[in-house]
Amino acid sequence: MVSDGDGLNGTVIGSKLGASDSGAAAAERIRRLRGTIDNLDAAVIRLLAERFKVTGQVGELKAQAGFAPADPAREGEQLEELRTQAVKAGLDPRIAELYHAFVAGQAKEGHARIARRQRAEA
Ligand SMILES: C=C(O[C@@H]1C=C(C(=O)O)C=C[C@H]1O)C(=O)O
Repeated sequence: MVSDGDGLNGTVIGSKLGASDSGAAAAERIRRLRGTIDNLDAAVIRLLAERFKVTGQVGELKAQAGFAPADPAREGEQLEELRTQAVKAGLDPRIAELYHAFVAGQAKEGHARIARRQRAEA
């Protein structure tokens, strides 16, 4: 049996515990895999923070120079490269497309905010 403090009670997995040895073994493997998922998510968040710091620097420079936030040619090149990388890594390229749409979209919103701030401070 699993104690109240294991975080699994009340979950689909928790409801299976004690039903059989194989259920308990599966629950333990899932608990470990979830630890790995949490570590990977933490790494992704740290990488995203780094990426948005760099795109913020690009945004400052674009605003100072009067360049538009969006660069569709660059985005096209990135998308092609990310799709290729995804396929090589065994990832559905649609995930790469969704990822790019999210990060580039957020970066461009950030650029527009930076440009407004720079104009207001001028
Ligand atoms: C960061 C830039 O600005 C925008 C955001 C991009 C991104 O998040 O990678 C790519 C192209 C631009 O539309 C850039 O031009 O490099």
